Amino acid sequence: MVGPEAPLITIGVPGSFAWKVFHERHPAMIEQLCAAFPYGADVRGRLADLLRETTGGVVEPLGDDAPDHGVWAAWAADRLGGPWSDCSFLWAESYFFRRLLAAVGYFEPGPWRGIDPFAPMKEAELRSTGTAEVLAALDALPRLSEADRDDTVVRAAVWGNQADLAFRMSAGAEGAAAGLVTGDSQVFWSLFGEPGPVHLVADNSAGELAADLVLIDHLLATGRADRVVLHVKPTPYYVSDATLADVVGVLRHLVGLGGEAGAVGQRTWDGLRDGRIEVRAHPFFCAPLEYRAMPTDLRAELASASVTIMKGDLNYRRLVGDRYWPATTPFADVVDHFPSPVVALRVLKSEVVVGLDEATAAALDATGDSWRTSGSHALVQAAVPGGAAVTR
Ligand SMILES: O=P(O)(O)OC[C@@]1(O)O[C@H](CO)[C@@H](O)[C@@H]1O
Repeated sequence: MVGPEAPLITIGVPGSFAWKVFHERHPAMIEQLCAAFPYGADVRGRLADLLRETTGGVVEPLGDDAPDHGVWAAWAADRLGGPWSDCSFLWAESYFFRRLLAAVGYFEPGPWRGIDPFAPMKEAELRSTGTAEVLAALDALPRLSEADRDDTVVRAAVWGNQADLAFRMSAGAEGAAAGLVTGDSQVFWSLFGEPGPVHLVADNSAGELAADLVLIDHLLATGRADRVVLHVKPTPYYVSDATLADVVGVLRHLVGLGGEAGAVGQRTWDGLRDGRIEVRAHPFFCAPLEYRAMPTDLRAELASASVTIMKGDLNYRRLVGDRYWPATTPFADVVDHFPSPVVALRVLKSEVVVGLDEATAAALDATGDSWRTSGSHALVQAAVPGGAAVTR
């Protein structure tokens, strides 16, 4: 267990990364939404109000008729009526996305009910030339040695996390891949022993989800997993996060491509039909809370995993705590609450990071680059809670 908790990251510090997400990224995102859909003046007005509220106002409640009014009333109890600028980054961003769904009528009876506001962006990403090239390159996979295949599928799943559409809305955010700040595919595979149920907590749709499905296919094909549970978001979230509708869309796309991508798509489709792969969408995956606070039913489910794979930046923030940890804080210490062996595959896109050695952290800081937030660096970190971190 770590000593005194590090301070929470909040959105109220002008010029900070979290502040810029609210003051620069969100306005760009809303402009993009209003260009992607012919929303009427009512929806456009509600989106503009949301921007005003979240950048300079106080936290307003969800409407009384919202289906999740009760759960959010509890999650927001301490914050309603208080300034947004006092809120933690994790809480504020999650509530922002929930309120955005309210603004576009996602839950209301009416024409926009159930329409994913981010679907056009996810669709464009899935059909982009970048994704097409990555999927075509899969044809080389069956010809690789077993060791190279092990390495390739993990690297693809890590770097697939660069394909995050919310992230691309920050000017100049997309960094070139520089390298792993800690861990590698051996760290990943060190957690796997006898075949067991593996849980993968997904992040973004499109290219990242395709890479995750390749990893799942490989876990089943090599006997590292006898069953896989894929956790997705119950509703649209953080622009490109995968929902069940996205899983089906990506599978149809893969199958239509043929080649190795098509074969992976078909095997995954069959795995879903025969129960070797299951998809779940627990409401907690859209909660504004750290995994430390997960409800009993989800905790029990993840406790049954032989390994849980946590994808992406937001899952990392929720796993380790979205705090200004010293970068050398041991990973195993901050994930001691987690109910199963856990491995994080993440491109760094926010300020939080743990588990680095002193020399690496110092060398990265000395570059003067925004290595924590630019998306140019990634990590693989594994731990068996209650035991020592698996490191090299
Ligand atoms: O979880 P993901 O898709 O890897 O990243 C989510 C993200 O885009 O959202 C946050 C800011 O909006 C950052 O933590 C991060 O850059």
